[in-house]
Amino acid sequence: MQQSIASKNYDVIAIGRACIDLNAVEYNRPMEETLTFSKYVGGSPANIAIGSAKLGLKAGFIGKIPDDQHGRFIRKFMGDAGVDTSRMVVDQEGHKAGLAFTEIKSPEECSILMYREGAADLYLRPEEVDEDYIRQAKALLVSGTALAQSPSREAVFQAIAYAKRHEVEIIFELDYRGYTWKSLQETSIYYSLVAEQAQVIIGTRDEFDMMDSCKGDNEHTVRHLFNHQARLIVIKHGVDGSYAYTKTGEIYRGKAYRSKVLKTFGAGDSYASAFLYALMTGKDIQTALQYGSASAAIVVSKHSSSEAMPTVSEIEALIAAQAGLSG
Ligand SMILES: Nc1ncnc2c1ncn2[C@@H]1O[C@H](COP(=O)(O)OP(=O)(O)O)[C@@H](O)[C@H]1O
Ligand SMILES: O=C(O)C[C@@H](O)[C@H](O)C(=O)COP(=O)(O)O
Repeated sequence: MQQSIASKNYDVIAIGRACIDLNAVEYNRPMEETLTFSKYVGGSPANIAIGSAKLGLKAGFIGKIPDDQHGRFIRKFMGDAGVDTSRMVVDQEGHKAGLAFTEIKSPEECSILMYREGAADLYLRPEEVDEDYIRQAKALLVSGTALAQSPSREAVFQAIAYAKRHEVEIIFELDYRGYTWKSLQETSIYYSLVAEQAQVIIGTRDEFDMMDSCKGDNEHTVRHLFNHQARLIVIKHGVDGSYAYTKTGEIYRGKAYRSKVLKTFGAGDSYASAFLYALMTGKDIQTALQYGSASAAIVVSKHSSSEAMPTVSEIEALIAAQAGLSG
């Protein structure tokens, strides 16, 4: 991000869920007809931490994992990917890993069936968030889903308070998943509370609509949020690309890259990690949009979200190969 503070041990620390994705092995059919699924680490903030680490950022994670085989699988995969897992708390109350079964009906028609009842990540408590850890980060990445229930909600607000105290930038990835929320009004209240404190906000147009009275209008959305702490807002429009808005009035457009699409999910998380990587390594916003879009184009062509996160050279090769198309 803008400040490059030598004393910081982490570029980004993400807070939220680290779960399990079960991706349909027989795809191009409804889930009713899918009998086998491949297991991957999942959960939007975990995916973003993994993607960032794979690109070379120093990434850490705050979350709660179950005390079972899935929890150990998650910790090992993330650690092997280069994410610091020292502040992943092991649940002692019998909570389980969140599961996301993915359905790939066609490259355009995908859905996710989530099992979030009693998910360990939602039981992270404020006192389990380490102030000294957050102090060591340049940025804290908050996932919107972690706001859906207490005590995870309070844990996130505690993390935000620490970030503000130590001048750690707050990046809010809206990451809306309807499964965990009670009502749209509840979502709107908590999304607005965090968006008003964040310096960088990333989400799809639909996700911004969750807290916006003037739905579908990017200019209206950013005008409102720039009255608060935001300095950079990214609004994604799927295959139609994305826009970045700065508080100082610049608008940038990132076009999607061509891809042999296998499934649509994974796009947002890969986009966020490469966009943040580019910003944190001093690239300009237009280039950061290209990195995010290219990273997403690579991941939508592969079977997983986390395991498929690209390297810098894969991203740069795609940008070079399609030069002139995106930007
Ligand atoms: N079918 C696709 N082909 C190539 N790139 C895509 C495709 N879908 C999405 N992307 C890229 O991923 C970015 C994020 O996708 P989007 O669907 O808006 O986010 P999310 O996955 O969070 O819903 C888009 O801005 C675009 O660059
Ligand atoms: O976020 C989840 O819990 C599910 C993800 O792990 C899954 O890979 C996915 O849906 C990612 O999609 P994205 O948010 O579009 O990147």
